[in-house]
Amino acid sequence: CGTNSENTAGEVNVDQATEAASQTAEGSINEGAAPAAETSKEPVKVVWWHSMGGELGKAATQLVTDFNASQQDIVVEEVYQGTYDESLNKMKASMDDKSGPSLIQVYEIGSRFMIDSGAVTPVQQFIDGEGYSLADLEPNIANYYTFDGKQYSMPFNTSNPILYYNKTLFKNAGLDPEKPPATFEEVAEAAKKLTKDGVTGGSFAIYGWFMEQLFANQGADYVDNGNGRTAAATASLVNTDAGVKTLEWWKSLIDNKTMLNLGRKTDDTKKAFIAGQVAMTLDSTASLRGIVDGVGDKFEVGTAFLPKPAASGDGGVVVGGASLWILNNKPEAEQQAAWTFMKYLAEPATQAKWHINTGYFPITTKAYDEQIVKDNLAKYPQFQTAIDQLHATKAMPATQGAVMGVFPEARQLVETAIEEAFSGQKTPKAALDDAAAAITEKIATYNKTVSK
Ligand SMILES: O=P(O)(O)OC[C@H](O)CO
Repeated sequence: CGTNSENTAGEVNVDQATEAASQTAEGSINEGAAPAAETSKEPVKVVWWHSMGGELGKAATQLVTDFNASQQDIVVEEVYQGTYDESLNKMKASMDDKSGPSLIQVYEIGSRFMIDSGAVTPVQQFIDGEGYSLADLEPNIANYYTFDGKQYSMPFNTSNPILYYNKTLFKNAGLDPEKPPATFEEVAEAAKKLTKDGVTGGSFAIYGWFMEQLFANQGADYVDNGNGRTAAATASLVNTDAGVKTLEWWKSLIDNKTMLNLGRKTDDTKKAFIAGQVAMTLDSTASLRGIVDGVGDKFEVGTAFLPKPAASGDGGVVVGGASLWILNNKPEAEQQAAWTFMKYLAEPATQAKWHINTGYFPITTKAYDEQIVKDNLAKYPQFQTAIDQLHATKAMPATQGAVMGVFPEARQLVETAIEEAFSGQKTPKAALDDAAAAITEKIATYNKTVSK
């Protein structure tokens, strides 16, 4: 499999892929693994493909630099491969030869595809091989990344979406800045009051991830078969009540002009929020550091849990972000070195640093004992929201997160449905019915390929 992506070839940046391939320095690894290993002091090279750009990229580079300086046996070379989508597509294109990396960061929704690809060495092998303890892993994170009772990848950057709001604009609108809206209804009311003097109540990017999370927050599954956790999913549930309710609410805010439609990119909604053009936005906790720094002292940034309909049941958020995967077409010594680097990234001190410089919450509970985390939380209480939201989440299939091999494609189909509803081309229900049918068809094709 791995041929199910429609845009694989088109999005591959051949230069970067080739450059990355030349960086794998396979020759030197083979030499290192050969019997002459004792006489050769050549470090093992690990090529890491990631999708951390901008401020996140700088924070990732710092971790690599620190790791390389901490020992002499391994040299990690990081290659920024564009967005999660772009990087995964490049990896798919590299699967037939050895031009891919040793280690790749893949967003959470790519997990099932990675497992089914047969291209990875499950990290469970390394975990079992040396009795590595996962006892301190955040339970929700362990839950998300456990498939068929096994761990295939190592979580690295974990996030959830939160509501960002401008406390100053809340005050100006006569709203209590310490009482952010918690429900869809309250968001609508606040947006109405906030829309004045050139400011619009809010703007949420047309991002499938938000729809996925708004389902979980209502305790609703996104696909059948226990969200694809008890057996392979066979049908999309995006057109069920939770989806229709969400899209009707979102569209009503666009229609009454208390919410701006700025398209699919969170970069654009983030900019509008930082500029004070919109008073509320949804974004990943990974944007927290950038937003807080970008706003500076222009206004006070508030953060709150993701909203849900007043009448919905228990739920919570799904662990977002990405994990790290070891490719199995590289020499053993290189895979082992990749594992060593992964363990370094998972250490409490590394996760603490990563957390305060980004907003991703630590994968290990031990990181909260680090002084820099305590100091950061005292200085920027906003960092607490995502942590609280994670811990307030009820464990259930909806919040464990949906699983399907075609999730990246499904996400895009949902984004198209949202656009169709906003433009009035289709009603929210009709747009979601069509998306569900298209996703279900893709799932069927995928399942046939995988079971072959
Ligand atoms: O932007 P991130 O890294 O928080 O990831 C968000 C989503 O989980 C990606 O699928």
